[in-house]
Amino acid sequence: MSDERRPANPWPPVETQRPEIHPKAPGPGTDLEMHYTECFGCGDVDNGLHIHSTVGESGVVHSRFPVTRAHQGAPGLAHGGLLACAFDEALGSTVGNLLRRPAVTGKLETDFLRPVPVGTTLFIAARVDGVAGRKIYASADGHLNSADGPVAVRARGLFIQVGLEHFTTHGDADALAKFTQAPRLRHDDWDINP
Ligand SMILES: CCCCCCCCCCCCCCCC(=O)SCCNC(=O)CCNC(=O)[C@H](O)C(C)(C)COP(=O)(O)OP(=O)(O)OC[C@H]1O[C@@H](n2cnc3c(N)ncnc32)[C@H](O)[C@@H]1OP(=O)(O)O
Repeated sequence: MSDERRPANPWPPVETQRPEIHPKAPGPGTDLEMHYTECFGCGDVDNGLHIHSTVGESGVVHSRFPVTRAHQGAPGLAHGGLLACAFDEALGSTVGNLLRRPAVTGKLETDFLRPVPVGTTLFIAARVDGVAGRKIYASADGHLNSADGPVAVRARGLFIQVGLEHFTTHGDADALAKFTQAPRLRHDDWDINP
């Protein structure tokens, strides 16, 4: 079904405030480091997604997902679940880096508009659309092979701001240290008051 024929639900679904870019957010042109080396989305993981992201203008973060044979569902085509994963990463990175608030995905929805063949690169442009207390709404378009290529996948996500104890309580005991391996992710620069 073409994008135009899909029912459009209001987005964000609740009244929101405009997102405020954190004063210490990386500026336009900054290549974002992997937030965690073992992250399936951006980390140095065998057969991971190896997504690289760059901050763009006007609150947009550009991510690139090179689709390989390791990411197939149907022969020669990207697996939809891994495409959703790529958007989770791109949206989460946009929220985390621009707002510098620790947040986790509460809800993620995807529209698959065109097949994504192995060998293509998905160019994902993501932005934060609005904030309502701890709820952060973000969306993204994924273009085939170039930033202005045809849109193959669209996604919308609700991210919920959490305290840092979310990661230490539910994750690895050394979670915080692992998160902050990259100097740019010093946690004393985050907005950690949900
Ligand atoms: C930091 C700076 C670093 C800088 C740079 C870092 C870069 C960083 C890059 C990261 C890139 C990785 C990107 C991958 C990101 C994951 O993959 S995160 C992993 C997947 N997600 C999870 O594991 C989350 C699991 N769920 C939970 O832990 C809990 O359900 C949650 C989400 C924390 C919420 O629980 P809670 O804190 O008790 O909050 P709760 O009251 O239930 O909900 C809060 C509000 O959200 C609403 N809500 C919650 N869930 C939903 C839902 N599904 N639908 C609708 N509304 C919902 C509630 O209705 C409530 O609304 P209000 O009543 O306030 O109006």
